[in-house]
Amino acid sequence: MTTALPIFALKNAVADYGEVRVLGPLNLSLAPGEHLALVGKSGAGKSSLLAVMYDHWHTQDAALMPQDLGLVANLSVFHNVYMGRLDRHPWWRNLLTLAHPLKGDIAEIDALLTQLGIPEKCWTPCGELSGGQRQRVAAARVLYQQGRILLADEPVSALDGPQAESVIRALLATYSMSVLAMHDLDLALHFCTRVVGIQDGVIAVDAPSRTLTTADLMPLY
Ligand SMILES: Nc1ncnc2c1ncn2[C@@H]1O[C@H](COP(=O)(O)OP(=O)(O)OP(=O)(O)O)[C@@H](O)[C@H]1O
Repeated sequence: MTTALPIFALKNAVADYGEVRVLGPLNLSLAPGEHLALVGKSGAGKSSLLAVMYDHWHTQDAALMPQDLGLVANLSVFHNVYMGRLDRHPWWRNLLTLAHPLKGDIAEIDALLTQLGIPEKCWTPCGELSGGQRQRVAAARVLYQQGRILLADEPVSALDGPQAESVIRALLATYSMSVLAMHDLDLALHFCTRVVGIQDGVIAVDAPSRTLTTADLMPLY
């Protein structure tokens, strides 16, 4: 009898920039309900791994919150969040929304912005927001998107402690599976079910969070 591979699995995955290999080959799979923290020092390969995951899984409804956030500076917060569902609507509805947003969409997006503490910014162009506000807009966009798995690169790096916790809580309440690249080890251990430590492009640690302490992860840095 053969066992089917999990849907969200990488086998012998690599990332190369030109002739230089920065990641892998590595194998990794996620079980339903898993929230995986990717940790490791700057340059270890976390973003490269998330890019490989998105490359493999975007057709399976993976939602990406990239490190550079990918917001359009001269569009409003509303329209940036709306982009989370652009591909679910016909072109004419998206065009209409650019000039005349629909009441139902406004209500739904307003509720998300309220949850994230920036409801008053709904019609502000993203280029006029602070770094932490922009990060919350990118979080609102993936919350609105409601994909099957969340891939997020440093999703709370610009937020203070309580804000960071509330954004992570919102993300994990919406997504039943996630991979979050994180610099804050306490947050990673507290909120994620599993920690994968990347060192020089390969997996150096892979264990349930409840079995680890921050001291166990220090050798990665
Ligand atoms: N566009 C690129 N061209 C060439 N090399 C790159 C490129 N992007 C990343 N790299 C290299 O790939 C390696 C892994 O980078 P990556 O961004 O995946 O690390 P990271 O763990 O996400 O770092 P950070 O925590 O600083 O975001 C690094 O050595 C980096 O210099």
